[in-house]
Formats: sequence, structure tokens, C-alpha cells
Amino acid sequence: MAPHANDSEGNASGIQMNGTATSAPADFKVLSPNVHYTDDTVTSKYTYRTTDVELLGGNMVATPKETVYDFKTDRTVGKVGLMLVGWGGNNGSTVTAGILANRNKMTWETREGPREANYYGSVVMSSTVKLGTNAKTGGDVNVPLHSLVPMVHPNDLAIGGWDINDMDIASAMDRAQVLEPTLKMMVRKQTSAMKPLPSIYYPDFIAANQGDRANNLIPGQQACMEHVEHIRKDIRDFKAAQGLDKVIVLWTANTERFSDLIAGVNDTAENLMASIAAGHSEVSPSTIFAVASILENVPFINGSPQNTFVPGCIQLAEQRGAFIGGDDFKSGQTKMKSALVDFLVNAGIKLTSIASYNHLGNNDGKNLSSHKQFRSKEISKTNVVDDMVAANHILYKEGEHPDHTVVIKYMPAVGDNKRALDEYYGEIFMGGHQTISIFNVCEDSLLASPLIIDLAIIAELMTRIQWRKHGEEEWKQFHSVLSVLSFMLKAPLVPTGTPVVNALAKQRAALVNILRACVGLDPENDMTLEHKLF
Ligand SMILES: NC(=O)c1ccc[n+]([C@@H]2O[C@H](COP(=O)([O-])OP(=O)(O)OC[C@H]3O[C@@H](n4cnc5c(N)ncnc54)[C@H](O)[C@@H]3O)[C@@H](O)[C@H]2O)c1
Ligand SMILES: O=P([O-])([O-])O[C@@H]1[C@@H](O)[C@H](O)[C@@H](O)[C@H](O)[C@@H]1O
Repeated sequence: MAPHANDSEGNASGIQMNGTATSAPADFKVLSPNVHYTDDTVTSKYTYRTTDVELLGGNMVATPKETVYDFKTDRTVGKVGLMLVGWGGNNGSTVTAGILANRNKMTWETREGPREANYYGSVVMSSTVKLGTNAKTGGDVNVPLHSLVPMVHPNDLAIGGWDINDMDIASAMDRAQVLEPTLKMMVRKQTSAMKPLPSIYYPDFIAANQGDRANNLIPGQQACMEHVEHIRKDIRDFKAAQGLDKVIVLWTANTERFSDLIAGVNDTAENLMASIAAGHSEVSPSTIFAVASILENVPFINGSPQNTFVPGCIQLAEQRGAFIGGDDFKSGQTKMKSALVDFLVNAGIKLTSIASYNHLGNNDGKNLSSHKQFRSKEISKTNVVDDMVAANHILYKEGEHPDHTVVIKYMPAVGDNKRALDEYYGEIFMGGHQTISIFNVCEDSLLASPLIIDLAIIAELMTRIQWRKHGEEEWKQFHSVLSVLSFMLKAPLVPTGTPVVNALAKQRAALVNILRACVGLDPENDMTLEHKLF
């Protein structure tokens, strides 16, 4: 990201100024013997501090542990492309218009007056982190999250993708009914020239009510190697045509039903590839896209809840050292849930039931009106509280958890403006109860689009970060399964055998602290002892 110009007061723009903070350049350098900058890389020596706990002689013993890592981040971002599967959908067309409007610094008229393009809702582009404390005033110095390490700017992303429907992106925006006509008009010249590539369509995986959209197809209605090779070529051709250094592929197409996990079919990489070659009916379009991306060594992110990453697909990514991430954008109702449950349970309030209802009228809602597709979403929306509940054995006995119901209804009249009604009910002190009722209107695509941007930016960044244990020679990349993306996802995919973290604050802290480690900075511990010990 290019350094920001200073604002009129000579402060560096992009820095959160508060009463005691001091202006600082939006791009900073760390002065430390553990951090080394060259034109091409920033390398840090980082001491990772954890605590080992074990039972010794019937006593629980906590032993502080230190592991020293080296991190190396390539500072050259290069030209990056984002290929969306489902480009013609509400999210795909909306995020495209949003990037064009930001790139061209557009302002448009609305009933409430003029509006400027922004990236609100993007944790990368619109949130800040505490860099440190002003050495003179003691005030916090906060910087944009995206300034921690070099990241691709969304304005610079080349956008493309596929859709089973042939509508150009301008017409798709009209169909989506998400954006103001004035804004759509301003980007119409560019968006009307954007046409999704034909895609693969296996009817059994999405709702039958989606059949009337399927007019932009690659021939064949079940898995085959030809489909994999066709998509691989699409990726290569897009990369060449746009002069890209890197491509990210992201699924924002319809929610599919879950794939059955079948030994001998999708349990290993070898069996999955054989099943594709044999045209097995249990291989989904999203898995085909994932396999094609893995074989092209481009990161593949799943923004929907289906189990795209069957075990064989994960194994293939690990074997090839390709990045995958998912599942299911965490945009509104569930993001709220993952914060509220974290707060309630960690405040010692025993949440005993969560009723999570919403209705929406967009095509996503139409697809989810089919039970098998709804089931995929029900799973991702329900599992999001498991880690927070399991962590508190004072409130919950082994295996005990709150009642939790998820309801989604399709109501065409409300379009993309989902109505979410939630009730959180819990036990408080001495037999009391607390009931929290929330009515939350989520403009779904305007909440999901910034997440698509965040997922693409962080996935691209992870291709430029390497690590090694201090003293070792060989540099390695992070594990193929990018659990660092969890803040943006309802059902975070994690490396096999590692814990799933859904608590929103922990997810953000993990992302921020990994970025801080890349420039040799310790996690922000919020102790502020400098304000307590004097
Ligand atoms: N807030 C949100 O909008 C939100 C949050 C979490 C997850 N999601 C998920 O994101 C996805 C997209 O949401 P949306 O509102 O844009 O839906 P949408 O129905 O408007 O768009 C989906 C698009 O995918 C296309 N499509 C379907 N199968 C395809 C295939 N095999 N290849 C290529 N294109 C295909 C459809 O033609 C459609 O244009 C859905 O799965 C939804 O569940 C959305
Ligand atoms: O708001 P949230 O829970 O993050 O997620 C949304 C659901 O509430 C909604 O029913 C569904 O249609 C969207 O695809 C999205 O999954």
C-alpha cells in the first residue's frame, strides 16, 4: 500500500487521532535489532511466548515456554487478480461496483444527500490497531491495520470470474437491487463490459429453483477432468490477459448441499482425483474449482457453508503447498452472535438459549429455501458458539450447551435487506434471568462485500510470508489451511487436529498479532502498566 499523503495539519492521513495520540506516518518502521529491512523483504526474529500446562502429581502446573521464530515478508505486492465464482450474484456484482467506485473516488447522490465510496466493513481497510504508546505524551498511537505489513490495495485488484448465468455485471447489479441507481449509472460503462466466464453446473448441488439461471455453462453436468482443466486454463488466461503476478479464486456462488464423505471417493487426494476422472456424482462444482485452483497454486477461498474441502481436497492442498480457506462469510447475524456469546459467557452469564431467525428475499435466500442448501447454512450458523461454551466449565458441564435454533425464511419483498431477529436468554445471579432481543436489518451484500476484499487481501499476503525456527536454514510457508482468515468466516477451516476458534475478539487478535510478529512487535496486551505503575 503506498504511503499516504499528509493531511492539511501536516499529520499523516490514515492515522486515528485522539486527544493524547500523536500523529505518525501511516507507514512506520520498527527500530529493533530483531527487525531487518531490505528493498525486497522485512525479516523479524520473534519470541513466541506460550504456557505449557500439565498435571504433575495431581497438581496442574503451568510452565512458561518460549519459541524463537524468524519471519520473512516479501515487500513486493505485485499485480493481483481476484476471480469470483458466482461473479454475477448479489455479492459478486456489489463488490465489483464497490471497488470501481473506490478506485475512481466516486461520489453519488442519494435521498439522504451525496455519498462517497468507502471500504467500511473491511477490517483490513477500515479498522485500526494500536501500534504503541507515544513516547512523550503516553497516548495510544493507532494505525490502519493495513499498514502493519505491505498489502495489496483493493483498488488495484483486477476482477473477473465465472457464473452459470450470462448476465453482464451491470445487469446483474440491476437484478441484485443492492446499490443506488446513481452509483450504478456511474460504473455502468465498465460493468456492462464485464461478462462472467461460463461455469460448471451440477444441478443436484444447488436448489432446483436456480435452474432458470443456468444459461452460461461449460458442457457436462458432472465432475470430470475436462472441467478441472478448463477452469485451470481460465485462471491462466485471466492472469496472462491482465498481466498479473498472482490470482486469488473466491467462491461466492450459491450454497451447495453438503457432499457425502465416502471412503475411496473423496477421503484422499488420490481417490478424489480418481473420482473426478471417473465422473463421480458426489464431487461438487465448488470442489472442482478448489482442485483446479490448487493445481494452479492459486489460493482458493470458500465464502459459502458447504463442505467444499472434503478430506481429499485438503490433502491435495497440503501435498501441493497451495492455500485454501473457508467457510461461509461471517457478515451480520452470526458476526453479532460470535461477539455477543463471547461477551456473555466470559462475563460469567450462563447463556441457555439462542433463537436465531432471519428472513431475506434475495437469490441466496431463494436457494436456501431448499432444505438441503439450508442445512449447509444451519450447520455453519449453529457451530459458531461451540468453542466459547466449551471453554467455560464453570457454567457448562461436559457436553452441555445452550439450546440453539436457526431459522431462515425466503421473503422476496425484502430483497437483500435481511431481517434478523435474535433472542439470547440466560441465567444470572441467584436464579435471575437475562433476555436480550435484537432486531437487526442487514443489507447482506453490503456486509459481505468487504469480507470478500479482506479474504482476498489476507490470502494474497499469506503467499508472501515465510517462517522458520530461529537457527534453521529452510524457510517454509504457513500451513495450507489458512485459519488466519477466521475473523471473516462463520465456520473457520483449520488444519486437521487443531482447535476451531469462533470467538470474534480472539480471531481478530490472532490476525493482528501475526501481522505484528512479522515486523517484530509483541502482541498488544492492553496491560498499560505505564499508566498503573508510577
Ligand atoms: N451476507 C451475505 O450475502 C452472505 C453471507 C455469508 C455467506 N453468503 C454466501 O455467499 C454466496 C453468494 O451470496 P449472494 O447473495 O451473492 O448469492 P446470489 O445467489 O446472488 O449469487 C450467487 C451466484 O452464483 C451463481 N452460481 C451458482 N452456481 C454456480 C456455479 N457452479 N458456478 C458459477 N456461478 C454459480 C448464481 O448464478 C448467482 O449469480 C451464497 O452461497 C451465500 O450463502 C452470503
Ligand atoms: O448474517 P450471517 O448469519 O453472517 O449470514 C447470513 C445469513 O443470516 C443469511 O440467512 C444467509 O442468507 C446469508 O447467506 C448469510 O449466511
